[in-house]
Amino acid sequence: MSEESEPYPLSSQRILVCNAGSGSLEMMVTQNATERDHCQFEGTPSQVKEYFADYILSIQPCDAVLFRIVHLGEVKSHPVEVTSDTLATIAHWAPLAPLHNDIALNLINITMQQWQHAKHYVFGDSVLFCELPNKARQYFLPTNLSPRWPIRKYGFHGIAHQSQWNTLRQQSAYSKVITVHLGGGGSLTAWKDDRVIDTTMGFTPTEGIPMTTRSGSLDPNIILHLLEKEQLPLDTLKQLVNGEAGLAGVSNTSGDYRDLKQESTPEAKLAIDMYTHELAKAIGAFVAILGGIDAIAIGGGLGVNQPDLRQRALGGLAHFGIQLDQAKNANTTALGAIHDSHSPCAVWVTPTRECEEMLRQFHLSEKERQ
Ligand SMILES: Nc1ncnc2c1ncn2[C@@H]1O[C@H](COP(=O)(O)OP(=O)(O)O)[C@@H](O)[C@H]1O
Ligand SMILES: CC(=O)OP(=O)(O)O
Ligand SMILES: [Mg+2]
Repeated sequence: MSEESEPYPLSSQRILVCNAGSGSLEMMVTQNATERDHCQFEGTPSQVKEYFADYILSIQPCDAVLFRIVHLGEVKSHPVEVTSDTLATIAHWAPLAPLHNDIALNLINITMQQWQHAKHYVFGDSVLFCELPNKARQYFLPTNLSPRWPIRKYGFHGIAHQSQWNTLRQQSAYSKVITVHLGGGGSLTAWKDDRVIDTTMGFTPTEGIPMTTRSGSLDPNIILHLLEKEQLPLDTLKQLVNGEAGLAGVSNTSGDYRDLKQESTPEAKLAIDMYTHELAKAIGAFVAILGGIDAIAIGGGLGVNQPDLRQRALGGLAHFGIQLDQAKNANTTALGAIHDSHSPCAVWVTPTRECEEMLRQFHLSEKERQ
């Protein structure tokens, strides 16, 4: 390939791409437009840190490191080169992404110390949503309540939703689309053509549908009540809504769908019932604002690997023109269409590729800079 036609001008750089999610750590190493390694690890924050530190000692040093950061506040474009200001921004927003920002900061510090020559860049999970229409991004609250952390819907999982949308778009040019990302965190995004018009996560990644350990949307007075009448301390409440609620809170055992399916307790069954109920409700709400639906793209560790969850959530939505093919759905755990051939709405499983999406955007930005 000649230099002019080379799509990734700096592809001779060795690049580490890193996505620290709440349930898993994903890493990819590339060089010369070739993937050299790709791995995923599930564990507690301290296990993740240890795994990461060992991992970077086990590979050749990289020239550039790309990190996904869940809360970067109002940052409107990426990649952002890491400077002391960038590190301060990540720390500033950390209280609003308690399962993410601090872990990412720890990992960045490790590579900055280990590979002092490497350039570091971050990608914001909210950048995709920075142009949400005002009617979707404001809360019904007076403005200016918290000037240093403006209260509005930031939206998260932007890199994941973009990657699923890109994959879907390679299949066909659908106009009214919902991307559904279900992993440790979960969210839905409504798209009209290539523009996002709403998303379920909000000021923090705890709003929206319930998740493995996050509550999703709650009546705000529940928290005030627990503070006032039950005198629960602030830290307990933070841990409750982020780490002990969702599937874990209802089942009383585990937030992991794989475990819940093995359990026969009424609580585990109820947790699954409630989860799929909320998922169906969120899809219905987005069909309403889109004025119909052409395609749904489902991704994330849970969305891709659990046909049974997809059947439960989408199986009752035929009146919206969403008709699954039960056999196709049951046999799909990779990219593939799972709708019935007569279904007005297409349904695709679109595995999320956050590392590839960051790399794609990084190369595009490098090309633009040249
Ligand atoms: N086979 C599976 N069945 C159900 N849930 C799964 C499966 N594989 C992964 N998950 C869920 O998805 C998470 C990992 O998926 P991912 O999309 O990488 O999520 P995250 O980035 O939120 O950690 C796991 O922590 C687990 O909660
Ligand atoms: C934003 C968010 O919840 O991310 P993850 O699902 O990777 O934890
Ligand atoms: Mg993730």
